[in-house]
Amino acid sequence: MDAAPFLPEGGEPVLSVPGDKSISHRALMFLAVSAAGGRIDGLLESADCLATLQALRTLGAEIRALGHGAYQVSGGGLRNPSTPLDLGNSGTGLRLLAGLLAGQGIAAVLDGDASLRGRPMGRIVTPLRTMGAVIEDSEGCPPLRLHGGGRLQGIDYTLPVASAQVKSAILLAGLNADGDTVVREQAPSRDHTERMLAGLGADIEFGEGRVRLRPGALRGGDVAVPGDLSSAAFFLAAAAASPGRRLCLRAVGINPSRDGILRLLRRMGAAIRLENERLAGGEPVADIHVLGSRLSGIQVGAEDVALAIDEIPALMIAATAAQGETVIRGAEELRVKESDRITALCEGLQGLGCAVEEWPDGLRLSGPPRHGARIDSHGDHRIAMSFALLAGQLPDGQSIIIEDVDNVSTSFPNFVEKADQIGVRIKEL
Ligand SMILES: O=C(O)C1=C[C@@H](OP(=O)(O)O)[C@@H](O)[C@H](O)C1
Ligand SMILES: C=C(OP(=O)(O)O)C(=O)O
Repeated sequence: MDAAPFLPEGGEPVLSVPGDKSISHRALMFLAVSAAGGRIDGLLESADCLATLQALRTLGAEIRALGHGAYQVSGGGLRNPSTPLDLGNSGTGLRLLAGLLAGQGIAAVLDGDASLRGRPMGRIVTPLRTMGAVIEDSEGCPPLRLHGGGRLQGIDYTLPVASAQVKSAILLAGLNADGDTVVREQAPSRDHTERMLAGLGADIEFGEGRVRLRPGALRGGDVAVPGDLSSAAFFLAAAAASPGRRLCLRAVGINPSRDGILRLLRRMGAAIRLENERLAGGEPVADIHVLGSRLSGIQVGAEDVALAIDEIPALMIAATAAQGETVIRGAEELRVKESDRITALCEGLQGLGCAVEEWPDGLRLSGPPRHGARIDSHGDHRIAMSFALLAGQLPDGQSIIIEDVDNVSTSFPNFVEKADQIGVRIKEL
């Protein structure tokens, strides 16, 4: 991928981004175990979500493609699969499905690619075992073998890390348990699971760091998936960092439990305006208008990171254009994503001639990229897309070559085409 982008001056280009990845995974899984199932519109047809869809079909779910991101999920429950389930690159797919299947008493092996096999699973295995699930792991990582069988017990659990995946795995296991399940959070994480479970008929209360779920069947219903703020973030950051340039991202999810990127860009001085705010399927959605301006570096702490956990790479697009330094702390969770994102960012930024210092829990960055470079994305979609748009700040005639970009398709299959729509030229080599 060779990226030499610019954002056109004048006018206001309008861009739509594909459906939200977190909500797409959840819609497929929750409808598959509901009584009546339902229709999904705007499903993200990326490798991660299609791996979840395929895993559910292997588990006996009937999921019919209706065209253009529309699917009918039949509901009615799951059965033991005859082959291992391959969740590809997706932590969300594997962790949520493990909780759901443990609660349904399903025996299954959950596995994934080399990156997923390196990601920590103790965080879900420990509480699921406390609920009574019998699970084998591979030194704390996938593959996970669920033995199935017995009914689980509800649990009252305080999350040791801010993680919507862990919270969701426990709640999904609790759907079919004996007794209530309570999950307490010390820092907020995205609440898509709570909102969707409520919308599909679960007996659930949530807010102020605590979720209580009473076991019971999900009724089912239809789900409209909003645009993914995590995908919009690359374009938002690039536009915010280009003084005088305008951009509108249409119909994007702005759930306050994960809108940290908007808050951080505003804190840097970005002019961001929300229009047409509405609720769609229980999720807040808006058109996001950005006007590029001169930005300033900021201090980002653990409480900010939790609300922008996937957007720190995209934030670097704005941070390299800003006056002064940007400091990220409390971001150690970034080391256990698809790659070690702190190291991947620091290596890439250093390669471009930026001043960078790496710490165990974050980094310090100042200065624009001084020259082009060859960047290793470490097979991580968000690293690849961030450096693609960071190329907009290179001196004239320079470009960035990004290696190992296949994983862009895990979350944003038409990224290159969408970038092209707003004048950002990315060549596939
Ligand atoms: O629940 C979800 O859909 C997600 C939660 C986050 O992970 P953690 O729960 O590990 O923080 C995030 O990084 C991931 O992309 C999606
Ligand atoms: C961390 C991510 O996803 P997952 O955990 O589902 O692999 C991501 O999309 O940035």
